Amino acid sequence: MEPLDAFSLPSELLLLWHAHRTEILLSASILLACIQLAIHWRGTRSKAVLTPPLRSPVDEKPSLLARQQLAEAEHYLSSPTTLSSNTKAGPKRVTGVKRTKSSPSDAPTNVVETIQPLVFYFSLGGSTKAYAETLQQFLQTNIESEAKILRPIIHDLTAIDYDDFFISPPKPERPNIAHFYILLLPSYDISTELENFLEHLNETHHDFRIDTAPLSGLAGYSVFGFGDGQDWPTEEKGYCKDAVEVDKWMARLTGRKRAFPLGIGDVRKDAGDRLVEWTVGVQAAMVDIANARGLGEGVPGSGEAVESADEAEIDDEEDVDAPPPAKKQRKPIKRSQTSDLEDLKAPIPVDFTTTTKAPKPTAPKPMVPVNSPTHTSLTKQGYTIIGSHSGVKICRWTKSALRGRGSCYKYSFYGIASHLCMEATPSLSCSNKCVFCWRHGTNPVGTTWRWEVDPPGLVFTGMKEGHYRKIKMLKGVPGVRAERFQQAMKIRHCALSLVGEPIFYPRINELLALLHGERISTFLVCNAQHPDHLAALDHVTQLYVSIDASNKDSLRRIGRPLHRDFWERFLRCMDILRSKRYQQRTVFRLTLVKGFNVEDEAEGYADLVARALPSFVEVKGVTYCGTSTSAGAGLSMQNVPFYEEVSAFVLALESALNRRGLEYGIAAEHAHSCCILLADRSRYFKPSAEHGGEERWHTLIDYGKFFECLESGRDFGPEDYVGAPTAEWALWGRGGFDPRDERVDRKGRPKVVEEVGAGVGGT
Ligand SMILES: Cc1cc2nc3c(=O)[nH]c(=O)nc-3n(C[C@H](O)[C@H](O)[C@H](O)COP(=O)(O)O)c2cc1C
Ligand code: SF4
Repeated sequence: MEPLDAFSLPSELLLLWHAHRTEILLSASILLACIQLAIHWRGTRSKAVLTPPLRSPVDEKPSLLARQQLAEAEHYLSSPTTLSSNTKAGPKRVTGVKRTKSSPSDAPTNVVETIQPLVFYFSLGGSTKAYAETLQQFLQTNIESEAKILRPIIHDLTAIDYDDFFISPPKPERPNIAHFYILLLPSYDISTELENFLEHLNETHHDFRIDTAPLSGLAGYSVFGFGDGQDWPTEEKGYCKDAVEVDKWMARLTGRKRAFPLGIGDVRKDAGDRLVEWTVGVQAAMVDIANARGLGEGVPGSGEAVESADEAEIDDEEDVDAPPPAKKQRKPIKRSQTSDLEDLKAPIPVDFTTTTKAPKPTAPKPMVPVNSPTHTSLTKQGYTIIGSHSGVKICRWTKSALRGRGSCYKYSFYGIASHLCMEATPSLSCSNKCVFCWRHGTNPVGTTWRWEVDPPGLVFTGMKEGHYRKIKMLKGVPGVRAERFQQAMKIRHCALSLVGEPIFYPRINELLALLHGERISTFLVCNAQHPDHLAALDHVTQLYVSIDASNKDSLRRIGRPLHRDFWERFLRCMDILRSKRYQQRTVFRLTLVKGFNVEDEAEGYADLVARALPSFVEVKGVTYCGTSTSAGAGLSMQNVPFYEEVSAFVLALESALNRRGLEYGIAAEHAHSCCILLADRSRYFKPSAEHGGEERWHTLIDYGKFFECLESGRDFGPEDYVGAPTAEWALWGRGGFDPRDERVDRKGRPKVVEEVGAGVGGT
């Protein structure tokens, strides 16, 4: 080829390109797309080779080994720490689940279809072995009809290898079988095999190779302890100590799967009865799990434990090794800058009664509509809202009593055991906006009832259901005793207080009749703003009137009443109380707020007592609830009086009353709640047969007699149901804490020093 020709070819090609470039480009893109498709298709085919086609023999007939693997996989699938295929060789690692406090509902929920109960016991003298065998028999006969619960298998702890049961749960024979551990243990203060068992649990928990909750695959567990209450009279002194310890370790190892509270029984007294009660509870818990009802609401793995602040305290005790929970940070409370309380300007009460235009009549609406912010806020605070205007909430003392840590002051004064008490209100609305109110400024206020009225039956049933539901939520809480838990399932008392104004409810008398019909005593607290309602009120076991101040100005400042004629209403209530003093057992409730209603007011209060002549005067230091509402009202910790200050006030009030010729005396105290009781000596200081005719305070109530009087239909008064003499430990100067209960601080540690200071509530 000549050089010209050589150069002329590109120019021809260029011409060709200009003439056909569209076709060339199109063909090139089609070719490229074909190549890519071919590559993709080859890739898909090579993957498909690895997956057996649908309905392959592998799918239809899994080998036994495969089924076991499936069972294991299902067992672990719900765990966030699944076994990885490329696990490096190394120390044995047992996987489990660590549940965080903040999200119990995130916990894995294995689909349990069948329960295999395993009964473990330890016995040196043979008695626990005998109990365990009886329990096994009992369960076997009672669960025959329960196809989902297998025959219980019994194990002597000295005859098993702990590694087989207490590092991870034993392998189930079939998928969807979960084991339930029942542990029966005596206690010994000498060296026994039990020590080794405890040591094993301890080591398992602390072994870095083992996850923190290796027994979380269990369906649940429960422990029963036998002890000798004569030689080891209290838990502090070692009563049933080993069972208490094992219960705590099991809670950690299972990720808090306590299905029923720890039961304890005294071998010298009641071990048999306690064991039977406990077994019935454990059996019910197993049936619940087998029927997919989980461990019960509030127990990890089954539901949400939405409760008040001290749930966190409860958790702290057990989860010592848990990572810090994602606790909600409390917003710092803006404290009042006012240094001199005298400078505090009283908030001007909003008086809805001064409106000039008559409001247009409208159809009544729900007081707390379901989707309203008030409903949401109250629910968040732990209230169960019933219907459209009532509420129920578990009081912290109820929880405390369930855990053997003491009841509220009403136990010391009147014999109300807090775990038998329901705190409720049929009206969340109130006509005051007291500065110390713990309702956080969230519930409705009003001077007249302008809402729908729910029938009393609905209110009563809702209260009970809400209360029992919350009690059940506590069954897995550390320290709750099986015996008290079972007792708590029958409400004996109702504190109609909580928030709001119970007598505001137009059908309050019908509700009282329902409560009394089930022999539930009633302690009703009203705020002395509804004289007509008060006058029309039927019998209650004890009728309280909150006396928030001794004079008009002070009441305006502290009670912030909505009624324009609040003082007149208040005084009318005093007169009604006086006229009812032989029908109702009446109580003045004074809440002392330093800087608001204490200083120089003893004389004024004495005048009010002289006017109403109540049976009792309860004086209580305010409990600071730390809300922005209270802070906004000028309340801070500085307004909480010390116990010495409350005592000094009570002494001053007693003298002021005596100077007026009124025979009131200081009867009892509950220092823990910063609460002191004055009583009418002429009616409640009487000879006592138990004390050889000596005169004693009689502040307790005979509840049985109250109901007898009520049911007899005849007229009766407070003297007809006065109970036994006040306990020695509750008398003035003795502190008022039942020595049979354990005193603990907020972290659950035993309290040694008698603390005297700010109170801790109680209605
Ligand atoms: C040497 C000895 C030490 C004991 N220590 C305690 C103890 O510290 N706390 C307790 O509550 N009971 C204690 N007990 C009581 C036993 O726990 C109780 O008798 C139990 O029923 C024994 O069970 P067993 O017969 O199955 O071994 C002790 C008994 C003995 C004989
Ligand atoms: S504080 Fe009130 S609600 Fe709580 S247990 Fe005592 S009486 Fe009942």
